[in-house]
Amino acid sequence: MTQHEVDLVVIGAGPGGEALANGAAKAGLEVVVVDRHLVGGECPYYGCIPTKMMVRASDAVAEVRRASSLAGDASIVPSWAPVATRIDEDATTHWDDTIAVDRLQDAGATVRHGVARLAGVGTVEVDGDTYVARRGVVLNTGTRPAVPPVEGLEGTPFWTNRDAVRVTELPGSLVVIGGGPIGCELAQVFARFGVRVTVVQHGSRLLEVNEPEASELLAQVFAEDGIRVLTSVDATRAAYADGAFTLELSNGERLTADKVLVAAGRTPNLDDLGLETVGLDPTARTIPVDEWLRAGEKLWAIGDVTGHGAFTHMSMYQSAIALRDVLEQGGEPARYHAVPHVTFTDPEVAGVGMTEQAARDAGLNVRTGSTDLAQSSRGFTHGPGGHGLVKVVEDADRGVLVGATVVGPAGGEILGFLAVAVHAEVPVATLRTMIYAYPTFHRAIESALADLGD
Ligand SMILES: Cc1cc2nc3c(=O)[nH]c(=O)nc-3n(C[C@H](O)[C@H](O)[C@H](O)COP(=O)(O)OP(=O)(O)OC[C@H]3O[C@@H](n4cnc5c(N)ncnc54)[C@H](O)[C@@H]3O)c2cc1C
Ligand SMILES: NC(=O)c1ccc[n+]([C@@H]2O[C@H](COP(=O)([O-])OP(=O)(O)OC[C@H]3O[C@@H](n4cnc5c(N)ncnc54)[C@H](O)[C@@H]3O)[C@@H](O)[C@H]2O)c1
Repeated sequence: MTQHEVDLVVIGAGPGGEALANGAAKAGLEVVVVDRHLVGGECPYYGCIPTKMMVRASDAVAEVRRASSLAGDASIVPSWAPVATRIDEDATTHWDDTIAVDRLQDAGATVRHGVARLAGVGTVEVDGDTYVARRGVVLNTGTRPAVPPVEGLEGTPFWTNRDAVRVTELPGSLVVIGGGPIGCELAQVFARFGVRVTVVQHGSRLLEVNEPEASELLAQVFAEDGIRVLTSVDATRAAYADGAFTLELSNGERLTADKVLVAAGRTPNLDDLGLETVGLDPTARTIPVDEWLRAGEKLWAIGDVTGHGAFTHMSMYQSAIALRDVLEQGGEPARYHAVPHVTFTDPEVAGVGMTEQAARDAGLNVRTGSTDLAQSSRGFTHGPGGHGLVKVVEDADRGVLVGATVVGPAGGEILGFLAVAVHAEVPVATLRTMIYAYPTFHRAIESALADLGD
Protein backbone atom coordinates (compact mmCIF):
# COMPACT_ATOMS: atom_id res chain seq x y z
CA MET A 1 0.00 0.00 0.00
CA THR A 2 1.42 3.40 -1.03
CA GLN A 3 0.77 6.47 1.09
CA HIS A 4 0.49 9.96 -0.46
CA GLU A 5 0.17 13.32 1.28
CA VAL A 6 -2.00 15.87 -0.53
CA ASP A 7 -4.07 18.93 0.41
CA LEU A 8 -7.54 17.81 -0.61
CA VAL A 9 -9.29 14.64 -1.75
CA VAL A 10 -12.65 14.91 -3.53
CA ILE A 11 -14.60 11.64 -3.50
CA GLY A 12 -17.12 11.61 -6.33
CA ALA A 13 -16.97 14.09 -9.18
CA GLY A 14 -20.58 15.07 -9.61
CA PRO A 15 -21.13 18.61 -10.92
CA GLY A 16 -20.24 20.16 -7.55
CA GLY A 17 -17.24 17.96 -6.84
CA GLU A 18 -15.81 18.61 -10.28
CA ALA A 19 -16.20 22.37 -9.90
CA LEU A 20 -14.77 22.38 -6.37
CA ALA A 21 -11.74 20.31 -7.37
CA ASN A 22 -11.16 22.61 -10.33
CA GLY A 23 -11.32 25.73 -8.15
CA ALA A 24 -9.15 24.28 -5.41
CA ALA A 25 -6.50 23.16 -7.91
CA LYS A 26 -6.49 26.57 -9.60
CA ALA A 27 -6.04 28.15 -6.16
CA GLY A 28 -2.82 26.13 -5.82
CA LEU A 29 -3.92 23.20 -3.65
CA GLU A 30 -2.69 19.70 -4.35
CA VAL A 31 -5.98 18.00 -5.20
CA VAL A 32 -6.89 14.39 -5.95
CA VAL A 33 -10.31 13.69 -7.45
CA VAL A 34 -11.61 10.13 -7.40
CA ASP A 35 -14.59 8.90 -9.38
CA ARG A 36 -15.62 5.29 -9.82
CA HIS A 37 -17.37 6.03 -13.11
CA LEU A 38 -17.52 9.24 -15.17
CA VAL A 39 -16.14 12.61 -14.09
CA GLY A 40 -19.11 15.00 -14.14
CA GLY A 41 -21.51 12.54 -12.52
CA GLU A 42 -25.14 11.79 -13.29
CA CYS A 43 -26.13 15.17 -14.77
CA PRO A 44 -24.11 15.28 -18.02
CA TYR A 45 -24.22 11.56 -18.86
CA TYR A 46 -27.51 10.15 -17.52
CA GLY A 47 -29.49 13.07 -16.07
CA CYS A 48 -30.16 16.70 -16.90
CA ILE A 49 -28.35 17.08 -20.20
CA PRO A 50 -29.43 13.98 -22.16
CA THR A 51 -32.98 14.15 -20.78
CA LYS A 52 -33.29 17.81 -21.71
CA MET A 53 -32.22 16.93 -25.26
CA MET A 54 -35.06 14.40 -25.23
CA VAL A 55 -37.45 17.05 -23.91
CA ARG A 56 -36.34 19.55 -26.57
CA ALA A 57 -37.16 16.97 -29.24
CA SER A 58 -40.56 16.10 -27.81
CA ASP A 59 -41.39 19.80 -27.49
CA ALA A 60 -40.58 20.16 -31.19
CA VAL A 61 -42.94 17.28 -31.99
CA ALA A 62 -45.69 18.92 -29.93
CA GLU A 63 -45.18 22.32 -31.56
CA VAL A 64 -45.38 20.89 -35.07
CA ARG A 65 -48.65 19.20 -34.12
CA ARG A 66 -49.95 22.54 -32.83
CA ALA A 67 -48.85 24.40 -35.93
CA SER A 68 -51.75 23.24 -38.09
CA SER A 69 -54.28 25.03 -35.89
CA LEU A 70 -52.13 28.19 -35.94
CA ALA A 71 -50.39 28.50 -39.26
CA GLY A 72 -51.41 25.86 -41.75
CA ASP A 73 -50.50 22.34 -42.68
CA ALA A 74 -47.53 20.84 -40.89
CA SER A 75 -46.84 17.29 -40.04
CA ILE A 76 -44.07 15.30 -38.46
CA VAL A 77 -43.17 11.64 -38.44
CA PRO A 78 -41.20 11.53 -35.20
CA SER A 79 -37.90 9.72 -35.37
CA TRP A 80 -35.76 8.87 -32.37
CA ALA A 81 -32.56 8.69 -34.41
CA PRO A 82 -31.65 12.42 -34.15
CA VAL A 83 -32.29 12.33 -30.41
CA ALA A 84 -30.11 9.28 -29.86
CA THR A 85 -27.36 10.79 -32.03
CA ARG A 86 -27.36 14.13 -30.20
CA ILE A 87 -27.13 12.37 -26.85
CA ASP A 88 -24.44 9.96 -27.98
CA GLU A 89 -22.25 12.43 -29.88
CA ASP A 90 -22.95 15.92 -28.51
CA ALA A 91 -24.05 15.37 -24.91
CA THR A 92 -21.92 12.48 -23.74
CA THR A 93 -19.22 11.92 -26.40
CA HIS A 94 -20.17 8.24 -26.30
CA TRP A 95 -20.25 8.28 -22.46
CA ASP A 96 -16.58 9.21 -22.34
CA ASP A 97 -15.28 11.67 -19.73
CA THR A 98 -11.90 12.47 -21.34
CA ILE A 99 -12.84 16.15 -21.84
CA ALA A 100 -13.79 16.55 -18.16
CA VAL A 101 -10.69 14.70 -16.97
CA ASP A 102 -8.43 16.83 -19.17
CA ARG A 103 -10.09 19.99 -17.87
CA LEU A 104 -9.33 19.00 -14.28
CA GLN A 105 -5.79 17.93 -15.08
CA ASP A 106 -5.18 21.21 -16.95
CA ALA A 107 -6.25 22.98 -13.76
CA GLY A 108 -3.59 21.02 -11.89
CA ALA A 109 -5.68 18.31 -10.20
CA THR A 110 -4.90 14.59 -10.24
CA VAL A 111 -7.82 12.46 -11.43
CA ARG A 112 -8.20 8.80 -10.48
CA HIS A 113 -10.87 6.43 -11.68
CA GLY A 114 -11.55 4.04 -8.82
CA VAL A 115 -13.69 3.41 -5.77
CA ALA A 116 -12.74 5.63 -2.84
CA ARG A 117 -13.41 4.87 0.82
CA LEU A 118 -12.84 6.92 3.97
CA ALA A 119 -10.33 5.33 6.37
CA GLY A 120 -10.39 7.78 9.26
CA VAL A 121 -10.22 11.57 9.55
CA GLY A 122 -8.63 13.13 6.47
CA THR A 123 -7.73 9.71 5.09
CA VAL A 124 -8.98 8.02 1.91
CA GLU A 125 -8.19 4.64 0.38
CA VAL A 126 -8.37 3.99 -3.37
CA ASP A 127 -7.47 0.59 -4.81
CA GLY A 128 -4.58 -0.05 -2.41
CA ASP A 129 -3.35 3.56 -2.19
CA THR A 130 -3.83 5.74 0.88
CA TYR A 131 -4.21 9.51 0.62
CA VAL A 132 -3.74 11.65 3.71
CA ALA A 133 -5.36 15.03 3.09
CA ARG A 134 -3.92 17.99 4.98
CA ARG A 135 -6.97 20.23 4.48
CA GLY A 136 -9.51 17.44 4.29
CA VAL A 137 -11.94 15.44 2.20
CA VAL A 138 -15.01 16.48 0.21
CA LEU A 139 -17.80 13.94 -0.34
CA ASN A 140 -19.84 14.34 -3.54
CA THR A 141 -20.92 10.77 -4.17
CA GLY A 142 -24.49 11.46 -5.35
CA THR A 143 -27.15 8.85 -5.87
CA ARG A 144 -28.12 5.87 -8.00
CA PRO A 145 -31.60 4.75 -9.08
CA ALA A 146 -33.57 3.14 -6.25
CA VAL A 147 -35.20 -0.17 -7.08
CA PRO A 148 -38.58 -0.52 -5.34
CA PRO A 149 -39.35 -3.77 -3.53
CA VAL A 150 -41.49 -5.29 -6.28
CA GLU A 151 -41.41 -9.08 -6.24
CA GLY A 152 -39.66 -10.46 -9.32
CA LEU A 153 -38.48 -7.05 -10.61
CA GLU A 154 -34.79 -7.56 -9.81
CA GLY A 155 -34.49 -10.42 -12.26
CA THR A 156 -36.00 -8.52 -15.21
CA PRO A 157 -34.29 -6.22 -17.75
CA PHE A 158 -36.06 -3.09 -16.50
CA TRP A 159 -34.77 0.35 -17.44
CA THR A 160 -33.63 3.11 -15.16
CA ASN A 161 -32.74 6.63 -16.33
CA ARG A 162 -29.32 5.24 -17.25
CA ASP A 163 -30.86 2.90 -19.82
CA ALA A 164 -33.53 5.34 -20.99
CA VAL A 165 -30.95 7.89 -22.16
CA ARG A 166 -29.14 5.19 -24.19
CA VAL A 167 -32.22 4.01 -26.07
CA THR A 168 -31.80 3.78 -29.83
CA GLU A 169 -35.06 1.98 -30.70
CA LEU A 170 -38.34 2.97 -29.08
CA PRO A 171 -40.58 0.30 -27.57
CA GLY A 172 -44.26 0.04 -28.49
CA SER A 173 -45.37 0.34 -24.88
CA LEU A 174 -43.83 1.43 -21.60
CA VAL A 175 -44.84 1.36 -17.96
CA VAL A 176 -43.17 4.04 -15.88
CA ILE A 177 -42.98 3.22 -12.16
CA GLY A 178 -42.89 6.56 -10.34
CA GLY A 179 -44.51 9.92 -11.04
CA GLY A 180 -41.75 12.24 -9.80
CA PRO A 181 -39.64 14.51 -12.04
CA ILE A 182 -37.83 11.67 -13.81
CA GLY A 183 -40.99 9.65 -14.42
CA CYS A 184 -42.99 12.65 -15.64
CA GLU A 185 -40.35 14.10 -17.97
CA LEU A 186 -39.60 10.74 -19.59
CA ALA A 187 -43.23 9.54 -19.73
CA GLN A 188 -44.19 12.61 -21.78
CA VAL A 189 -41.17 12.41 -24.05
CA PHE A 190 -41.78 8.78 -24.97
CA ALA A 191 -45.54 9.29 -25.33
CA ARG A 192 -45.01 12.15 -27.79
CA PHE A 193 -42.78 9.86 -29.83
CA GLY A 194 -45.64 7.40 -30.12
CA VAL A 195 -44.96 5.01 -27.24
CA ARG A 196 -48.08 3.86 -25.31
CA VAL A 197 -47.21 4.99 -21.78
CA THR A 198 -48.75 4.14 -18.40
CA VAL A 199 -47.47 5.82 -15.24
CA VAL A 200 -47.87 3.84 -12.01
CA GLN A 201 -47.55 6.32 -9.17
CA HIS A 202 -47.41 5.29 -5.53
CA GLY A 203 -48.25 8.84 -4.38
CA SER A 204 -51.71 10.34 -4.65
CA ARG A 205 -50.65 12.70 -7.46
CA LEU A 206 -47.90 13.43 -9.97
CA LEU A 207 -44.98 15.64 -8.80
CA GLU A 208 -46.01 15.40 -5.16
CA VAL A 209 -43.55 18.02 -3.91
CA ASN A 210 -45.25 20.69 -6.03
CA GLU A 211 -48.54 22.51 -5.41
CA PRO A 212 -51.60 20.24 -5.92
CA GLU A 213 -52.90 22.63 -8.62
CA ALA A 214 -49.71 22.00 -10.62
CA SER A 215 -50.14 18.21 -10.32
CA GLU A 216 -53.76 18.48 -11.43
CA LEU A 217 -52.89 20.55 -14.49
CA LEU A 218 -50.10 18.19 -15.48
CA ALA A 219 -52.46 15.20 -15.12
CA GLN A 220 -54.88 16.92 -17.56
CA VAL A 221 -52.08 17.48 -20.07
CA PHE A 222 -50.91 13.88 -19.70
CA ALA A 223 -54.47 12.70 -20.41
CA GLU A 224 -54.46 14.84 -23.59
CA ASP A 225 -51.12 13.25 -24.51
CA GLY A 226 -52.75 9.83 -24.17
CA ILE A 227 -50.68 8.92 -21.10
CA ARG A 228 -52.53 6.73 -18.62
CA VAL A 229 -51.79 7.80 -15.04
CA LEU A 230 -52.63 5.51 -12.11
CA THR A 231 -52.18 7.18 -8.72
CA SER A 232 -52.11 5.70 -5.19
CA VAL A 233 -51.14 2.41 -6.81
CA ASP A 234 -48.05 0.22 -6.35
CA ALA A 235 -46.58 -2.41 -8.58
CA THR A 236 -46.57 -5.56 -6.45
CA ARG A 237 -45.11 -8.23 -8.75
CA ALA A 238 -43.15 -8.20 -12.01
CA ALA A 239 -42.30 -10.87 -14.55
CA TYR A 240 -40.57 -10.87 -17.93
CA ALA A 241 -40.98 -13.48 -20.62
CA ASP A 242 -40.83 -13.57 -24.42
CA GLY A 243 -39.83 -9.93 -24.68
CA ALA A 244 -42.71 -8.60 -22.59
CA PHE A 245 -43.19 -7.44 -19.01
CA THR A 246 -46.19 -8.25 -16.86
CA LEU A 247 -46.83 -6.09 -13.82
CA GLU A 248 -49.35 -6.83 -11.12
CA LEU A 249 -50.64 -3.78 -9.30
CA SER A 250 -51.99 -3.19 -5.80
CA ASN A 251 -55.42 -2.32 -7.29
CA GLY A 252 -55.66 -5.83 -8.73
CA GLU A 253 -54.94 -4.72 -12.30
CA ARG A 254 -52.39 -6.50 -14.50
CA LEU A 255 -50.38 -4.48 -17.07
CA THR A 256 -48.29 -5.77 -19.94
CA ALA A 257 -45.66 -3.69 -21.71
CA ASP A 258 -42.56 -4.00 -23.86
CA LYS A 259 -40.46 -2.07 -21.34
CA VAL A 260 -40.61 -0.90 -17.72
CA LEU A 261 -38.84 2.25 -16.58
CA VAL A 262 -38.14 2.47 -12.85
CA ALA A 263 -38.15 6.11 -11.71
CA ALA A 264 -39.11 5.64 -8.08
CA GLY A 265 -36.55 7.78 -6.29
CA ARG A 266 -32.84 7.48 -5.62
CA THR A 267 -30.49 5.62 -3.28
CA PRO A 268 -27.63 7.74 -1.89
CA ASN A 269 -24.14 6.42 -2.55
CA LEU A 270 -23.24 6.37 1.13
CA ASP A 271 -23.02 2.64 1.73
CA ASP A 272 -19.50 1.27 1.77
CA LEU A 273 -18.00 4.77 1.89
CA GLY A 274 -16.35 4.17 5.30
CA LEU A 275 -18.53 6.81 7.01
CA GLU A 276 -18.23 4.89 10.31
CA THR A 277 -14.45 5.56 10.28
CA VAL A 278 -15.17 9.28 10.75
CA GLY A 279 -17.98 8.84 13.28
CA LEU A 280 -20.90 9.14 10.81
CA ASP A 281 -23.82 6.75 10.37
CA PRO A 282 -23.23 4.59 7.26
CA THR A 283 -26.94 3.70 7.07
CA ALA A 284 -28.20 7.30 6.99
CA ARG A 285 -29.89 8.59 3.81
CA THR A 286 -28.17 11.97 4.02
CA ILE A 287 -25.03 13.46 5.54
CA PRO A 288 -25.86 16.26 7.98
CA VAL A 289 -23.92 19.42 7.10
CA ASP A 290 -23.71 22.90 8.59
CA GLU A 291 -24.07 26.11 6.60
CA TRP A 292 -20.48 25.75 5.36
CA LEU A 293 -21.15 22.18 4.22
CA ARG A 294 -18.93 20.86 6.99
CA ALA A 295 -19.79 17.29 7.89
CA GLY A 296 -17.08 16.66 10.50
CA GLU A 297 -13.39 17.16 11.20
CA LYS A 298 -11.60 17.91 7.89
CA LEU A 299 -14.77 16.78 6.09
CA TRP A 300 -17.26 18.48 3.78
CA ALA A 301 -20.23 17.04 1.88
CA ILE A 302 -22.03 18.59 -1.09
CA GLY A 303 -24.74 17.68 -3.59
CA ASP A 304 -27.57 15.18 -3.42
CA VAL A 305 -26.16 13.42 -0.34
CA THR A 306 -26.79 16.51 1.81
CA GLY A 307 -30.56 16.21 1.32
CA HIS A 308 -31.10 19.89 0.48
CA GLY A 309 -32.50 19.17 -2.99
CA ALA A 310 -31.26 16.75 -5.62
CA PHE A 311 -30.48 19.32 -8.29
CA THR A 312 -27.38 20.24 -10.21
CA HIS A 313 -27.81 23.88 -9.24
CA MET A 314 -27.79 22.81 -5.55
CA SER A 315 -24.62 20.79 -6.00
CA MET A 316 -22.96 23.79 -7.71
CA TYR A 317 -24.22 26.28 -5.11
CA GLN A 318 -22.90 24.19 -2.24
CA SER A 319 -19.67 23.55 -4.10
CA ALA A 320 -18.87 27.27 -4.28
CA ILE A 321 -19.52 27.72 -0.54
CA ALA A 322 -17.53 24.64 0.49
CA LEU A 323 -14.64 25.76 -1.74
CA ARG A 324 -14.53 29.13 0.00
CA ASP A 325 -14.47 27.31 3.34
CA VAL A 326 -11.68 24.97 2.20
CA LEU A 327 -9.71 28.02 1.07
CA GLU A 328 -10.61 29.88 4.31
CA GLN A 329 -12.06 32.77 2.31
CA GLY A 330 -15.30 33.31 4.28
CA GLY A 331 -18.20 34.98 2.52
CA GLU A 332 -21.87 34.07 2.67
CA PRO A 333 -22.87 30.67 4.09
CA ALA A 334 -25.63 28.50 2.57
CA ARG A 335 -29.31 29.43 2.89
CA TYR A 336 -32.14 27.32 1.55
CA HIS A 337 -35.21 29.56 1.76
CA ALA A 338 -35.40 30.11 -2.02
CA VAL A 339 -34.46 26.81 -3.66
CA PRO A 340 -35.80 26.77 -7.23
CA HIS A 341 -36.77 23.63 -9.12
CA VAL A 342 -38.11 23.02 -12.61
CA THR A 343 -39.57 19.84 -14.04
CA PHE A 344 -39.17 20.08 -17.79
CA THR A 345 -42.50 18.68 -18.86
CA ASP A 346 -44.59 20.67 -21.33
CA PRO A 347 -45.85 22.80 -19.65
CA GLU A 348 -42.85 23.23 -17.37
CA VAL A 349 -43.64 22.92 -13.67
CA ALA A 350 -41.48 25.32 -11.70
CA GLY A 351 -41.39 26.22 -8.04
CA VAL A 352 -39.35 28.18 -5.53
CA GLY A 353 -39.39 28.23 -1.75
CA MET A 354 -42.37 26.84 0.14
CA THR A 355 -45.64 25.42 -1.10
CA GLU A 356 -48.80 26.69 0.57
CA GLN A 357 -48.93 23.54 2.73
CA ALA A 358 -45.28 23.81 3.76
CA ALA A 359 -45.82 27.46 4.74
CA ARG A 360 -48.90 26.51 6.81
CA ASP A 361 -46.98 23.64 8.42
CA ALA A 362 -44.26 26.16 9.33
CA GLY A 363 -46.90 28.12 11.26
CA LEU A 364 -46.89 31.16 8.99
CA ASN A 365 -49.89 33.45 8.52
CA VAL A 366 -50.39 32.42 4.90
CA ARG A 367 -52.19 34.21 2.07
CA THR A 368 -52.17 32.83 -1.46
CA GLY A 369 -52.96 34.29 -4.84
CA SER A 370 -53.23 32.53 -8.17
CA THR A 371 -54.15 33.04 -11.77
CA ASP A 372 -54.81 30.91 -14.85
CA LEU A 373 -52.08 31.52 -17.43
CA ALA A 374 -54.33 30.44 -20.32
CA GLN A 375 -56.70 33.29 -19.40
CA SER A 376 -53.94 35.91 -19.53
CA SER A 377 -53.56 37.97 -22.73
CA ARG A 378 -50.40 36.06 -23.58
CA GLY A 379 -52.03 32.70 -22.87
CA PHE A 380 -54.94 33.70 -25.10
CA THR A 381 -52.72 34.73 -28.01
CA HIS A 382 -50.47 31.71 -27.50
CA GLY A 383 -53.42 29.35 -27.96
CA PRO A 384 -52.63 25.63 -28.06
CA GLY A 385 -50.01 24.64 -25.47
CA GLY A 386 -50.75 27.70 -23.36
CA HIS A 387 -51.90 25.78 -20.27
CA GLY A 388 -50.54 27.11 -17.02
CA LEU A 389 -50.91 28.89 -13.74
CA VAL A 390 -49.09 31.19 -11.37
CA LYS A 391 -49.51 30.77 -7.62
CA VAL A 392 -47.83 32.88 -4.96
CA VAL A 393 -47.58 32.15 -1.24
CA GLU A 394 -47.21 35.12 1.09
CA ASP A 395 -46.16 35.37 4.71
CA ALA A 396 -48.86 37.94 5.41
CA ASP A 397 -47.26 39.06 8.69
CA ARG A 398 -44.07 40.10 6.90
CA GLY A 399 -45.69 41.02 3.58
CA VAL A 400 -43.19 38.95 1.56
CA LEU A 401 -43.49 35.95 -0.73
CA VAL A 402 -42.13 32.72 0.77
CA GLY A 403 -42.97 30.54 -2.21
CA ALA A 404 -44.25 30.54 -5.76
CA THR A 405 -45.20 28.15 -8.54
CA VAL A 406 -45.32 28.72 -12.27
CA VAL A 407 -46.70 26.14 -14.65
CA GLY A 408 -46.58 27.08 -18.29
CA PRO A 409 -44.55 27.35 -21.48
CA ALA A 410 -41.10 28.47 -20.27
CA GLY A 411 -42.40 28.21 -16.68
CA GLY A 412 -38.83 27.77 -15.47
CA GLU A 413 -37.82 31.08 -17.06
CA ILE A 414 -40.83 32.97 -15.67
CA LEU A 415 -39.93 31.55 -12.27
CA GLY A 416 -36.71 33.61 -12.30
CA PHE A 417 -38.67 36.74 -11.39
CA LEU A 418 -40.32 35.02 -8.42
CA ALA A 419 -37.06 33.40 -7.31
CA VAL A 420 -35.61 36.92 -6.91
CA ALA A 421 -38.68 38.01 -4.94
CA VAL A 422 -38.47 35.04 -2.54
CA HIS A 423 -34.66 35.11 -2.27
CA ALA A 424 -34.35 38.84 -1.61
CA GLU A 425 -37.62 39.03 0.38
CA VAL A 426 -38.86 41.86 -1.83
CA PRO A 427 -42.00 43.29 -0.18
CA VAL A 428 -45.23 42.38 -1.98
CA ALA A 429 -46.08 46.08 -1.81
CA THR A 430 -42.97 46.79 -3.93
CA LEU A 431 -43.75 44.00 -6.40
CA ARG A 432 -47.19 45.55 -6.87
CA THR A 433 -45.70 48.91 -7.90
CA MET A 434 -43.81 47.37 -10.83
CA ILE A 435 -44.74 47.68 -14.49
CA TYR A 436 -45.29 44.28 -16.13
CA ALA A 437 -44.78 44.27 -19.89
CA TYR A 438 -47.84 43.49 -21.98
CA PRO A 439 -48.57 40.82 -23.14
CA THR A 440 -45.93 38.64 -21.52
CA PHE A 441 -46.45 35.45 -19.56
CA HIS A 442 -44.73 37.05 -16.58
CA ARG A 443 -47.42 39.71 -16.51
CA ALA A 444 -49.68 37.01 -15.03
CA ILE A 445 -47.63 37.42 -11.83
CA GLU A 446 -49.30 40.81 -11.38
CA SER A 447 -52.71 39.11 -11.43
CA ALA A 448 -51.57 36.47 -8.92
CA LEU A 449 -50.30 39.23 -6.61
CA ALA A 450 -53.61 41.07 -6.96
CA ASP A 451 -55.39 37.86 -6.00
CA LEU A 452 -53.62 37.94 -2.62
CA GLY A 453 -56.12 40.61 -1.61
CA ASP A 454 -55.54 43.99 0.02
C1 LIG B 1 -32.84 11.54 -15.25
C2 LIG B 1 -32.39 12.70 -14.39
C3 LIG B 1 -32.68 13.98 -14.79
C4 LIG B 1 -32.25 15.06 -14.02
N1 LIG B 1 -32.55 16.32 -14.44
C5 LIG B 1 -32.14 17.38 -13.71
C6 LIG B 1 -32.38 18.70 -14.15
O1 LIG B 1 -32.98 18.93 -15.21
N2 LIG B 1 -31.95 19.73 -13.39
C7 LIG B 1 -31.29 19.51 -12.21
O2 LIG B 1 -30.90 20.49 -11.55
N3 LIG B 1 -31.04 18.26 -11.76
C8 LIG B 1 -31.45 17.19 -12.48
N4 LIG B 1 -31.18 15.92 -12.04
C9 LIG B 1 -30.45 15.74 -10.76
C10 LIG B 1 -28.94 15.93 -10.98
O3 LIG B 1 -28.47 15.01 -11.95
C11 LIG B 1 -28.17 15.73 -9.68
O4 LIG B 1 -28.75 16.49 -8.65
C12 LIG B 1 -26.74 16.18 -9.95
O5 LIG B 1 -26.08 15.24 -10.76
C13 LIG B 1 -25.94 16.48 -8.70
O6 LIG B 1 -25.54 15.32 -8.10
P1 LIG B 1 -24.26 15.22 -7.16
O7 LIG B 1 -23.37 16.38 -7.35
O8 LIG B 1 -24.73 14.95 -5.79
O9 LIG B 1 -23.52 13.91 -7.70
P2 LIG B 1 -23.71 12.93 -8.93
O10 LIG B 1 -23.97 13.68 -10.18
O11 LIG B 1 -24.69 11.88 -8.54
O12 LIG B 1 -22.24 12.31 -9.06
C14 LIG B 1 -21.69 11.55 -8.04
C15 LIG B 1 -20.40 10.92 -8.55
O13 LIG B 1 -19.79 10.21 -7.48
C16 LIG B 1 -19.22 9.01 -7.97
N5 LIG B 1 -19.05 8.11 -6.81
C17 LIG B 1 -20.01 7.63 -5.99
N6 LIG B 1 -19.48 6.90 -5.01
C18 LIG B 1 -18.14 6.90 -5.21
C19 LIG B 1 -17.03 6.33 -4.53
N7 LIG B 1 -17.18 5.61 -3.42
N8 LIG B 1 -15.79 6.54 -5.04
C20 LIG B 1 -15.61 7.27 -6.16
N9 LIG B 1 -16.62 7.84 -6.83
C21 LIG B 1 -17.87 7.67 -6.36
C22 LIG B 1 -20.19 8.56 -9.03
O14 LIG B 1 -19.55 7.71 -9.98
C23 LIG B 1 -20.62 9.91 -9.66
O15 LIG B 1 -19.82 10.24 -10.76
C24 LIG B 1 -31.56 14.83 -12.81
C25 LIG B 1 -31.27 13.52 -12.40
C26 LIG B 1 -31.67 12.47 -13.19
C27 LIG B 1 -31.34 11.07 -12.73
N1 LIG C 1 -35.83 18.72 -13.75
C1 LIG C 1 -35.22 18.39 -12.62
O1 LIG C 1 -34.72 19.23 -11.88
C2 LIG C 1 -35.09 16.96 -12.28
C3 LIG C 1 -35.43 15.96 -13.19
C4 LIG C 1 -35.29 14.64 -12.80
C5 LIG C 1 -34.80 14.34 -11.54
N2 LIG C 1 -34.48 15.33 -10.69
C6 LIG C 1 -34.01 15.03 -9.33
O2 LIG C 1 -33.83 13.66 -9.15
C7 LIG C 1 -34.59 13.23 -8.03
C8 LIG C 1 -35.07 11.83 -8.26
O3 LIG C 1 -36.16 11.81 -9.19
P1 LIG C 1 -37.27 10.68 -9.15
O4 LIG C 1 -38.36 11.12 -10.04
O5 LIG C 1 -36.69 9.33 -9.35
O6 LIG C 1 -37.64 10.61 -7.64
P2 LIG C 1 -38.70 11.28 -6.65
O7 LIG C 1 -38.38 10.69 -5.34
O8 LIG C 1 -38.76 12.74 -6.77
O9 LIG C 1 -40.10 10.70 -7.18
C9 LIG C 1 -40.33 9.34 -7.18
C10 LIG C 1 -41.82 9.09 -7.25
O10 LIG C 1 -41.97 7.69 -7.33
C11 LIG C 1 -43.02 7.30 -6.52
N3 LIG C 1 -42.74 5.94 -6.06
C12 LIG C 1 -41.85 5.55 -5.13
N4 LIG C 1 -41.90 4.19 -5.00
C13 LIG C 1 -42.83 3.75 -5.88
C14 LIG C 1 -43.34 2.47 -6.22
N5 LIG C 1 -42.89 1.38 -5.62
N6 LIG C 1 -44.30 2.38 -7.16
C15 LIG C 1 -44.76 3.51 -7.78
N7 LIG C 1 -44.33 4.73 -7.48
C16 LIG C 1 -43.36 4.86 -6.56
C17 LIG C 1 -43.10 8.30 -5.38
O11 LIG C 1 -44.45 8.41 -4.94
C18 LIG C 1 -42.57 9.58 -6.03
O12 LIG C 1 -43.61 10.43 -6.44
C19 LIG C 1 -35.71 14.25 -7.90
O13 LIG C 1 -36.21 14.34 -6.59
C20 LIG C 1 -35.08 15.52 -8.37
O14 LIG C 1 -34.53 16.21 -7.29
C21 LIG C 1 -34.61 16.63 -11.03
